[in-house]
Order: sequence, then structure tokens, then C-alpha cells
Amino acid sequence: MDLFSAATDLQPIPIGDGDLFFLAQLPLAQSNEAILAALLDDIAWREETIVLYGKQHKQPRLSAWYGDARYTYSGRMFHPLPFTPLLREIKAAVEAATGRTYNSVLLNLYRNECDSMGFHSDDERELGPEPAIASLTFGATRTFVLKHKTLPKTVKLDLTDGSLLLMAGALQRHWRHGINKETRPRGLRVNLTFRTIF
Ligand SMILES: O=C(O)CCC(=O)C(=O)O
Ligand SMILES: [Fe+2]
Repeated sequence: MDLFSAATDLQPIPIGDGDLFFLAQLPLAQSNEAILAALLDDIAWREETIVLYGKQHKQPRLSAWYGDARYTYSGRMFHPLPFTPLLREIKAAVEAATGRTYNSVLLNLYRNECDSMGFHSDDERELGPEPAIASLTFGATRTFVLKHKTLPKTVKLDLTDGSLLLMAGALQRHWRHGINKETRPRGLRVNLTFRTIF
């Protein structure tokens, strides 16, 4: 093994109770900056509202859903928009790197340090018992936090521009994950999670 060159394929992160893999830079046909700019332009970003204890809240981020399948998320039915050519191109690169196929993608736009995602498992029935979820990041680095459901274990990963994280196996069964708000200024970040919906 060449210890001095950066990995070009997914490397396992030994976490236990599930499978986690990381690649610092997914090989892509365009620069990260060009893809980020195109995603900001192309994607139909929406500010969704969620109802918590009968009260409406704006989600602390923008989101969009593209794919071939219908999907329920937080009890709501989402009708995905059809994949754009850019999303198909990115999906092909993610499929090549992960050796799996996907039929939908959830995109999240974190506008600044105040945007976040609460702790959750991507364990909806439609994703199957051991879902493979491939998470691709463009723009600002944010810390991805995993918390074990029954053990006092927390794992933190910096998801940097162009990086790919693959969650698979029993991970969603045993761990929750989320993105916390930050106190120091953060620029804009786009994250794409590719999934297969059955
Ligand atoms: O933004 C991230 O890195 C996490 C996204 C996520 O967990 C999800 O879309 O389910
Ligand atoms: Fe998630």
C-alpha cells in the first residue's frame, strides 16, 4: 500500500454495530465548486415546515427530493421530482465508488452555521432492513455526529468538500446521526444522500 497518496476508494471506518466507509474526494467530471454552483441553480430548493406538538416549525435548512420512487419521510408523502441530468451524472459517480445502485436522492442545503439536522436514523420501512445510504458533501465542512442508541458511544466525522460517506449494514439500527448548529460562522453546504426505495 502506498501510504503517501490519498485513497481513491472508500476506506472502512471501524465503528462497530454497522458499516461506515469514507472517501475524501469522490472522482467527478467537474470541480466541486462547479457542481456546487450548478446544484444551487438547478435544484428546486424548498423550506419545509414540520409540525411538532401541534406547532408549525420551519426546518432549519432547505431540502429537495429527486428520484424514481415515492417515499414517506417524517410521516409525510414526498413526491420526488425526476432526476436532472446533473443528478444522474453525480449518481453514476456515487454508484461507481460504492458498488451499489440508488433510485432517489434527498438534498439538504445548510445555509450557514444556524442550519442543522436533528438526530435520526434513516430506518423507514421503504429503505429495507439494512439500507445503504451514500452521503456526498459540497461546500463548507460540517461535523457529522453519530450517537449509539444503547451504548455511551459518540463518533464525529468532518464531512469536507467533495467527500463521500457510505452508511450500510446494521448502522441505522444501532446508531442515530445528525448535524449540529455551530457557534462559529460556516459557509453554505449542500449534502446529497442517495438511497434505494423499495
Ligand atoms: O447533511 C448530512 O450530512 C446528513 C444528512 C442526513 O442525515 C440525511 O439526509 O438523512
Ligand atoms: Fe440521515
